[in-house]
Amino acid sequence: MTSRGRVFARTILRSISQYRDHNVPAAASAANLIKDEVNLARPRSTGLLSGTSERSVLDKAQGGPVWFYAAAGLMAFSTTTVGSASPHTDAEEKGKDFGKIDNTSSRPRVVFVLGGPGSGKGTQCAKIVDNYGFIHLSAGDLLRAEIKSGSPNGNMIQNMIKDGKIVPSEVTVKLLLKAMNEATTDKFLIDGFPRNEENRLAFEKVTGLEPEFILYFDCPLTEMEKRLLGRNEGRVDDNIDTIRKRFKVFIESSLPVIDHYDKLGKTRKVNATKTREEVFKTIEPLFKPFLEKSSCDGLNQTIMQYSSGSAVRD
Ligand SMILES: Nc1ncnc2c1ncn2[C@@H]1O[C@H](COP(=O)(O)OP(=O)(O)O)[C@@H](O)[C@H]1O
Ligand SMILES: Nc1ccn([C@H]2C[C@H](O)[C@@H](COP(=O)(O)OP(=O)(O)O)O2)c(=O)n1
Repeated sequence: MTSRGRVFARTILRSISQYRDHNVPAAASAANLIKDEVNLARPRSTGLLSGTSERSVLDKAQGGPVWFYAAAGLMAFSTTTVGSASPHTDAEEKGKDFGKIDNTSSRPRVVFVLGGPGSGKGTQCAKIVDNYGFIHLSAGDLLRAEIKSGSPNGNMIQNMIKDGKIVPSEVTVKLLLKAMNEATTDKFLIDGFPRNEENRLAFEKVTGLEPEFILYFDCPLTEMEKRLLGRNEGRVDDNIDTIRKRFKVFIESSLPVIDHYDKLGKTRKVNATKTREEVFKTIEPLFKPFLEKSSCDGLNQTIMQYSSGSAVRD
């Protein structure tokens, strides 16, 4: 680690301890992760900042010293006060550039797929993958796989899912980064994430990546409830008690994220009550431009069409 790195790390730790004193749990766990990294200052086999797979997606996205960016990102989990230490332009500023997508770069391109539980996210993601060469990363699937793998976090994740709660970002972001680095394409559909502001900030700050757009499946609660009760995949959370809790969490924590991206002009809202085929036909034009590897024009034209409301019904 360079001396500039050490100085910055000390600043981070100081800031985080101040927040920890104010009892902010995310800052405390971020502090632990960063402390490990700074104290040991050598490669380790576990931890958010340590594996080579985590490093490579960060390197691609940022081209800079990984620990520096990642530490700045984790620090920003709970505060905007210390955010000024981050070398990144913030999301609001970057949002102004939306529409000038560089379709030729090897930088990972990300679409977030959001919507209430049972709105049809997974169903449509499978169709997009089949037709448009995206990799589908479902945050829920990754968490369920983590439980099955016998991970030490397994019990905590299982209990949170059963209770309809959102798992802490450091767990989910780490799983997403690992999956992104193992992928053979740079086009990612990230489904069910970010589910709250903490998820959003963690991903944004740790990867430096901004989504191309947000696909939002708009569906009434009654329809989602009916679909979840009929899903029949043996999930511990598809029972009426947990469903109601998930709806509450969706309204309180996920809708503000959708609203955030809406303000940046990035939310593409889709009427999810139609048939599976109709929904797919509606969203397809958003993905066709990704097939045109070197043409930004197609993508930008479609995005503008959606922004003006001519392609998606409100
Ligand atoms: N447009 C649709 N109309 C009716 N049922 C649907 C539709 N899309 C998905 N489903 C069904 O609803 C359930 C929930 O869909 P899923 O894709 O798993 O939702 P999510 O990933 O948003 O939780 C599944 O059983 C799926 O087959
Ligand atoms: N970003 C995420 C995504 C899912 N989870 C947890 C909490 C969610 O209720 C469950 C299930 O999520 P999943 O996206 O698979 O399913 P639904 O959209 O709720 O049908 O996983 C999480 O904690 N954080």
